Amino acid sequence: MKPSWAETALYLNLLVANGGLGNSVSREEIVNLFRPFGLLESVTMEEQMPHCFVTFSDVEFATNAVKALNGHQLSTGSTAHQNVTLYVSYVDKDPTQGTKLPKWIMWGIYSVAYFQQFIEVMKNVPRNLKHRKVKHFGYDFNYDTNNVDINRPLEEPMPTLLRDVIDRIMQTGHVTYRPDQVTVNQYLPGQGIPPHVDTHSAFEDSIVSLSLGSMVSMEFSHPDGTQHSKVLPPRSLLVMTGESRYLWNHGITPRKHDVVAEAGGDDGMTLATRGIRTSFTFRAVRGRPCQCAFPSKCDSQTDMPAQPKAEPSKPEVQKPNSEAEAMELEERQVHRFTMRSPLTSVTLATNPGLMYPIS
Ligand SMILES: O=C(O)CCC(=O)C(=O)O
Ligand SMILES: [Fe+2]
Repeated sequence: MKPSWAETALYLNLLVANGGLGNSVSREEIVNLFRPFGLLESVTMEEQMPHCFVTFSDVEFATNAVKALNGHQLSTGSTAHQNVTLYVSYVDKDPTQGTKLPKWIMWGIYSVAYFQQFIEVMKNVPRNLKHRKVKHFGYDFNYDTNNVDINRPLEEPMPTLLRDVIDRIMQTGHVTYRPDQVTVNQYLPGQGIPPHVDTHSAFEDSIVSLSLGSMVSMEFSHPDGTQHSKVLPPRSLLVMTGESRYLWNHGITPRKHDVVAEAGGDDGMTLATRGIRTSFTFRAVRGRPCQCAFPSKCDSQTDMPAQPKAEPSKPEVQKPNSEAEAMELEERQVHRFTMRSPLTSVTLATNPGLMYPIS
C-alpha cells in the first residue's frame, strides 16, 4: 500500500497574513476566530507585523481552520482596523529553533487509514508492563538493565510500515543514525513513564517519538532544575538530539488529565482529558561506548547511580498506592489549578484521525 504521506503534507502551524498587530488586528480577535476549531497551542504576534502565527495542538484542527478561514473577512465592528481579508496557510516553522529545548517537528503527514494499521500492531499484545503495554521491533529492550543486546537482533523483520516511517524520519535531516530499534508504548489514561534519560550506551544521539491517539503532556527537566512541559499532539514527531537527548529527563506523569495553557496570552488554562496514546520511539542501537559531552548522565563515562527504571514506575514525588488514592491526588492537583485560574474542560478525541479522514 502506498503511504499517503507521499501526497499529504499538513502542519500544525499556520501563517495568518493580514492578521497581525501591524494591521490593528488584536490577539483577542485571532483567538476568538481560531479557538472554535480546537485547542490552540500558541498565537504569536509581533509588533508592527502584518501577520501572525497560530499553532494548534492537533493537525486536524489546523486543517479545518485553514479550510474555513482562508479568505475570511474581519469586519471593522468595534475594532480599530478597516475590513481586512485574512489569508491562512500552513507554515513549516520550528518553534524550538534557537533554544536548547527538544526539537519539535509539526507533522501531519500520514493519513488516518495509514495510522490505524499502526495501532492494530498493539491489539494482540498482552498488557505486559504494570503501567503500560510495550512491544519492541529490531531489538528487545531489557527493562532490568535499561539496555539492548546488540548481538541479539529480533528474528521478526522490521515491518514495512515502520520502515516507511524510518525513511521519512531520515528525510527530515534531523537524524544522523538510521533507527533500527522501535519501542511501541501504549498508555491508558492514568498511565505514564517515569522521568529518565534513555541509556547513553544503548542508543545513538537522535531519539524520535511519534505520537498517535490521544495528546499528552510530556515533562522535560534539566539538571539545573529547569522544567518544561510540552503537549505532544497526535501524529507529531518529537526529535530529541544533543542536550535534549543526553541531558534532559523526559517522562509522562501518570494522570488522567493534563492542564494545558490556552493560547490567549492571558493565564487561561484548559483541562484536557487523556485518551489512549500509542507512541513509537525510533532509536539506533549504539554497540560502542558513548562519548557525549554530558558525562554526568553518561553510563559509559561515569559510574552512574541506577536510573529510575522505566518499569516498574518509581515515584518521583508523590506516588499513589491505589486507584482511589490516585484519583484523590489528581483531584487535589487539578483543584489547585482551578483555584488559581479558571479552567475550561475539553475532551480531546482518543483517535481524532478516525473522525476526520484526510485522504
Ligand atoms: O511515549 C513516549 O513518547 C516516550 C517513550 C520513552 O521515553 C521511552 O520508551 O524511552
Ligand atoms: Fe525515553
